[in-house]
Amino acid sequence: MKVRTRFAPSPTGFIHLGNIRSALYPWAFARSQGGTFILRIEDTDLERSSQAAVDVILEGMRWLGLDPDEGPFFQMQRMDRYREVIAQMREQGLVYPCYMSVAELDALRERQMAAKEKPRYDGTWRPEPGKTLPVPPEGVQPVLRFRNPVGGSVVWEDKVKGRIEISNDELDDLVIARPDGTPTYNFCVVVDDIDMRITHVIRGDDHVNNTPRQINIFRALGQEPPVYAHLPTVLNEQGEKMSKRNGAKAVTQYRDEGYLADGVVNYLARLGWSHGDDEIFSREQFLAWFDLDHLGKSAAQFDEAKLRWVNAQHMKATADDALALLVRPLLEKRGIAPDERLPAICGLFKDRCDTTLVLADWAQRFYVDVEPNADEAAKHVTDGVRPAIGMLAKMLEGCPWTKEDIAEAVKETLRATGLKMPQLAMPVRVLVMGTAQTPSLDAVLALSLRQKVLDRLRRA
Ligand SMILES: Nc1ncnc2c1ncn2[C@@H]1O[C@H](COP(=O)(O)OP(=O)(O)OP(=O)(O)O)[C@@H](O)[C@H]1O
Repeated sequence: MKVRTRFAPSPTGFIHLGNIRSALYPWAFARSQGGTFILRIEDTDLERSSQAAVDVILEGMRWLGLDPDEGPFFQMQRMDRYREVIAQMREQGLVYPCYMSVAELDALRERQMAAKEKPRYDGTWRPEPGKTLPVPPEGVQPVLRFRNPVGGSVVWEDKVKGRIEISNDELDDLVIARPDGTPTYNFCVVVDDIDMRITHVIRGDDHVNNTPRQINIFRALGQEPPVYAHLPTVLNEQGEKMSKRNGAKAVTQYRDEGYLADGVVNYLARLGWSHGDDEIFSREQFLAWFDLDHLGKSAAQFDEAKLRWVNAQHMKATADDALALLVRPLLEKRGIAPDERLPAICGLFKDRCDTTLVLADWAQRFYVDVEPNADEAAKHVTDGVRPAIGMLAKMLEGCPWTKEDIAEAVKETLRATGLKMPQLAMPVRVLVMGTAQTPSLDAVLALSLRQKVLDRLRRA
């Protein structure tokens, strides 16, 4: 059986890391099994859904490289299909019209609560052999209810939560179509999962309560339900469920803050799944290792500091050219036109940067005149070292502009003045780069323009 998975977001705003992790796992499972990953937009909540929100979902998924093989399919475009299945279920007696008004339902609920019973529909309009139904009221459009099985229970082997058993007595006869004929959520999901031949439903555990209802509809339609994996909630840093409603950031904001797609994928992969003690892995390794047997069982808390650390490891592992491609537009946005030095600059500084924004800050120092940090200048650029700085400037005037030749000129200056390396290297870094906290002097100077270096040294 070929694996088919889906991500089924509702386009009601942006998507956050909790949502996108529910896309990452079905995507990874499909990829790792040579299967198919499907995107389905659940846009039946017309008041809250928007095209802008669909675009944001697509943009976030594209950035992280979670491309669907099929879709996006839109539920609003499948209404005819849902109506067709409803008609078929009516014919087969799997659903029945219910004329109970909202006021009657409310009164029923109050009576049940007063009697300390669990509020549920009482089956007034459910046809049974030998039962006389009430007379339908004039001019009232009924809802359609699903004939939930009576007695017994629904059982499934959840890939995360293990065996779950829910008694049918706990389940109401679910409304599957409203008075105007529009289908309801759980019903549409089942029709979609059947039509899209979904084999594994991997989604957040906020859906666990829907699952027994959906399984009963599957069976009524003569289909075996898929395998379910209900992922534990992603909590925010305050320990609440991450949600649009409590300040979660949009996925694309992490891109704008300089995170790498591979870093975010790695971080999210580990937030709810493990492969031994491996913390840092590539996308290829993740896909080779991913399975549903090592999903975490408890809620995972988002930790931005950890995300930064994971991202830093990916910065180190990313090729200089690839980093330069990401840093270039950041510099251009700041009015800087980077040249062919940029990949080497990225290579020299990537070890000390956890985001591309931080890397761009370093690269910027090679393209604009930076003021030396006042404290560092006062500490390192002393009268005692000025003659040596002058001598180095003189030597650098005619020296070939390579790291080796520059290193030789620095050594020569140290020999002639009797200074130690840091005594000369620190002030020169402060003067040229604005700070002493840089990689080795010869490497930094070789990537700086000679004229800029000479100007800065002479100014001292
Ligand atoms: N905090 C979370 N942790 C894990 N999964 C989540 C979280 N929030 C949403 N999901 C999952 O994201 C997927 C898409 O859901 P959907 O688009 O309906 O988002 P949502 O639940 O409306 O999000 P929000 O609560 O922020 O509005 C579903 O599989 C859902 O279970």
